[in-house]
Amino acid sequence: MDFITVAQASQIVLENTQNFGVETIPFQESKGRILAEEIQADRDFPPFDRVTMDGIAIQGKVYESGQKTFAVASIQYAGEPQKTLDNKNACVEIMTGASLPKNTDSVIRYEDVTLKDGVATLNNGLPMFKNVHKKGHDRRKGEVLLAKGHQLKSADLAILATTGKEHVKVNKLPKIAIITSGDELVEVNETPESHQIRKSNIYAISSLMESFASEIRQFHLKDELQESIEMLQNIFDNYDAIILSGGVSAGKKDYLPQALAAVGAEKLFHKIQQRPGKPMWFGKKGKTLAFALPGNPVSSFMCAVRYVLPWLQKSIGLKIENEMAILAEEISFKPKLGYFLQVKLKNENGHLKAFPIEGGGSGDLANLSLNDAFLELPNQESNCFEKGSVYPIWRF
Ligand SMILES: Nc1nc2c(c(=O)[nH]1)N[C@H]1C(S)=C(S)[C@@H](COP(=O)(O)OP(=O)(O)OC[C@H]3O[C@@H](n4cnc5c(N)ncnc54)[C@H](O)[C@@H]3O)O[C@H]1N2
Ligand code: MOO
Ligand SMILES: [Mg+2]
Repeated sequence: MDFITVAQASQIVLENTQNFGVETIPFQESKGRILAEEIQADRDFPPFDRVTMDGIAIQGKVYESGQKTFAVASIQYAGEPQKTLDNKNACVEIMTGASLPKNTDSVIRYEDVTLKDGVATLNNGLPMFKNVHKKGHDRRKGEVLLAKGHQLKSADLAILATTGKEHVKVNKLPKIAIITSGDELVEVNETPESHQIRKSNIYAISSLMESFASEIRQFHLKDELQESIEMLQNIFDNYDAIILSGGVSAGKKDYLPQALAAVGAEKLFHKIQQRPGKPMWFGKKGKTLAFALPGNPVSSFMCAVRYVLPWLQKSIGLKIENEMAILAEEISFKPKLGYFLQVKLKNENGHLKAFPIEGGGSGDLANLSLNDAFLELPNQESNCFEKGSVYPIWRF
């Protein structure tokens, strides 16, 4: 067989990752993005001795020396500048979130105190709790809170907010063109004739990519060579990546490899030892990568999951996690090809098990909804894959 393996195809794709540069965006829009700068603590965390209970603030050693009653000298609310306790035998009424008053070090909860006529009496047998979150306890000013290259999660937006990072530098996302091809295709809002079908591939593929792209624009090519060449020329000049679906196999109107060559795109591979998705074509023109995926809906989707998505994730600075699962039933597969087996995943007592639901092949797009990943079975001598063996999975 003269074409390459899944591992070789994947390697070639990942050797061609791009860097799309850096941009500054409002922090509220940064969830999921990759930080292109380090975020440091702009002050100590917490920035002052922060009271953690509502109650009274006293000098602990006065209580330890046996004093039980404390006259209330003042009240310190959150948001007020720090007050001072001038008489060490008195106390300050204090609220959670307030700055601990000068000359005090301990807070006794209201629940542990009886307050009457401006005097607080501590209940009997109280252990000494401080109830203070000390200045700089968590992080010191200048410490790195979020590293460059970190993918921002929901909780990180609080860190950006509290450090005053109204705008944040992140890796830029690419502009992607996604192109359908085929004279049998009609739009979603049209009623197909008996020999026609509605375009469906690009919607599934676009939604896989949408959080990793700045823009995804859809185009359609008729099964016409000259027209395809003209449109592709223009699209290559304006996008970072192009994803095509259909027109890459052996049909008389499968013009895409020819059209791609005509616009000067360099072929990096055409055809992979795999099912589904064997006829995939991959190449580039300048800095723009082109993934020409086979038209069958399951093939295009799986190639997008296995090749385009990791390329995109790595290009924007995301780490690609390799996950494995346990094959829950024996499977045999005759052709001398790698096999992407559709599976339903179930976690059984901490073991991730993959239950195959194979469906009707690469045209059976309805079967994808019964599954949530595919298992990557290698092209091996024996065509039997045993129950209990472990293989990489690709979730979708
Ligand atoms: N003689 C051979 N014929 C075929 C081979 C082969 O090796 N030798 N490979 C088969 C395999 S495997 C696949 S997969 C397909 C790939 O075909 P193309 O990439 O050329 O795609 P088309 O012919 O344009 O379409 C195939 C199929 O997919 C449907 N399609 C296309 N685009 C969409 C879309 N946007 N939404 C929904 N469905 C789409 C199209 O109507 C066809 O039914 O070739 C085999 N043939
Ligand atoms: O990609 Mo084709 O699906 O192998 O039928
Ligand atoms: Mg074809």
